[in-house]
Formats: sequence, structure tokens, C-alpha cells
Amino acid sequence: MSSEPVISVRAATATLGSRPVLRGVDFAVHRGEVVALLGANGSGKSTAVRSVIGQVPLTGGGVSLFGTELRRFRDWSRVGYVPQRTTAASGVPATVREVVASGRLSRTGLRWPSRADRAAVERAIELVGLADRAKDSVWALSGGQHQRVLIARALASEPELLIMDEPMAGVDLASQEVLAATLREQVGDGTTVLLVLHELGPLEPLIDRAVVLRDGCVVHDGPPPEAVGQHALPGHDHVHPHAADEPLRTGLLT
Ligand SMILES: Nc1ncnc2c1ncn2[C@@H]1O[C@H](COP(=O)(O)OP(=O)(O)OP(=O)(O)O)[C@@H](O)[C@H]1O
Repeated sequence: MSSEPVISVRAATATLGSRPVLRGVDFAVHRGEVVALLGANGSGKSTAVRSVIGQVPLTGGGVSLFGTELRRFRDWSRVGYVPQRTTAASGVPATVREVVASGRLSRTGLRWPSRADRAAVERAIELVGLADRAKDSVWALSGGQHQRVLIARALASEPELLIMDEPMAGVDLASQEVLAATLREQVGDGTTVLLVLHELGPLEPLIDRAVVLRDGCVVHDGPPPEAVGQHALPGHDHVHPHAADEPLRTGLLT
């Protein structure tokens, strides 16, 4: 493990509207790690990852990527980002291949795509199991297939760091399995991953560490919490044993 974190978030504070949403968040993600950001609805998970990629300005503290302060970081082809469930279909008709290829633009810029660029796009499409749909319009896809396209778009630049906001939300079981396999492959290749999850689900075996947020603060940073009994059910405040004597309430599923 490299001593310099790939992501370093230090005492981060952020306000949305007049609401303090991040209230002094600290965490780091090291090279090759898979870290899940967990917490109840509204705990600040999306805001935290959006601040990591500069979409939410911090009111205090700092973020570094690959050892560079965010405001000076320019190497965005090293970072793949999958936003919280949106559609890959804009107002403009586009095929699966076109949307995925747009994810390569951070590497190609304005030059004509090379053979390596095209191969990376095809590999990303294959990884998410959509090779047979490459020429189809994204309008014709299911929600789970859309999500796969967004992930392929993030993978097209062959990023060293993949940041995903609830990649499994609203995704059918078949697509979940494809996404888990895709992620396993990326992790096997050494990609560093930070992902927002509502529950660990099929990605659980891949997760090295969990950072749990509550009300904009980190309340746990360590082994992923285990869902047990009825507390594993959606709607239950999640209680699990902690290394210390007190049980830790993560509010994981509420
Ligand atoms: N643009 C905004 N303006 C004002 N408040 C916002 C805005 N975006 C989010 N919030 C609020 O900030 C808080 C944190 O939101 P955030 O999306 O980071 O939470 P989350 O943990 O990702 O939740 P979820 O699991 O529901 O996605 C919530 O209370 C939310 O209502």
C-alpha cells in the first residue's frame, strides 16, 4: 500500500442551501483499496463524493487526489465517476458506443481517436456485457442497462480511481451481477474504488473498508458492518457489534 493516499479528505465541511451537510469529514482511500461510503439517507454520502471530484465546494478543510490539492488537480483521465442514478440518454439520440466513447474524451481531447482509444471503448462495453447492444440507442435500454452504460463510460478512460454513487440502486439482479463481476475485474487490475452504497449487497466480498457517515460526520471507519437478523431488513436502524464495548448504530439502511 502506498503511503500517499489516492483520496484524502481532511476536516471537510460543506453547506448546501443553509444546511451544514458535511461537518468535519476525514477519510482516506489508499491505492488498490475498495472503500464503501455508507450511511442513512441524507447523511452526506453523495455530497462527500461530489466534493471529492470538485462538484461541491468545501467551506472548510481540504481534498487531495493522488497527492495533489483538488484546486490544482488536472489529471481527470485518472478518475472515473459514475453519478447517482441518472439516465445516460440526454436529449440527443446516441448509441451505447457513442455514450461510452464520450468517457474517453478526457484522454483523447480533440485528437482523432487512436486504435488504443477504440479498443478501450470496446473493452469497457464488453466488460459490462453490452457488446451486442453497442449500436443500439440508449433510449432502448432498461434502467439496469443504462447504469451499465454509465459505468462503461467511466471505465473507458481506464481510470486508476473509480468513484461510484450508488451503482446498484434500482438495478435488476442480472445487471447487479454483471456490475459486481465488472468491479471485481477492475479491482483485480489494481483500480482504487470509492463507492457510495445504501447496503453492501452483492459487492460485500469486494469491500475492504467501510466509512459510515451520520449527519455529516464519520461515525465508523473500519471493517464493513455485518447485517444481522432483522436489523438487516430495510427500514431498520442498523446495529452491529463494534470492537469497543458499545454497539455502533450506523443507520445503514434507514
Ligand atoms: N442542492 C441542495 N440544496 C440543499 N440541500 C441539499 C442539496 N443537495 C442535498 N441536500 C441535502 O443535503 C443532505 C445530504 O444529502 P446527500 O445527497 O449528500 O445525502 P446522501 O447520504 O447521499 O443521501 P441519499 O442516500 O438519500 O442519496 C440532505 O439532507 C439533502 O437534503
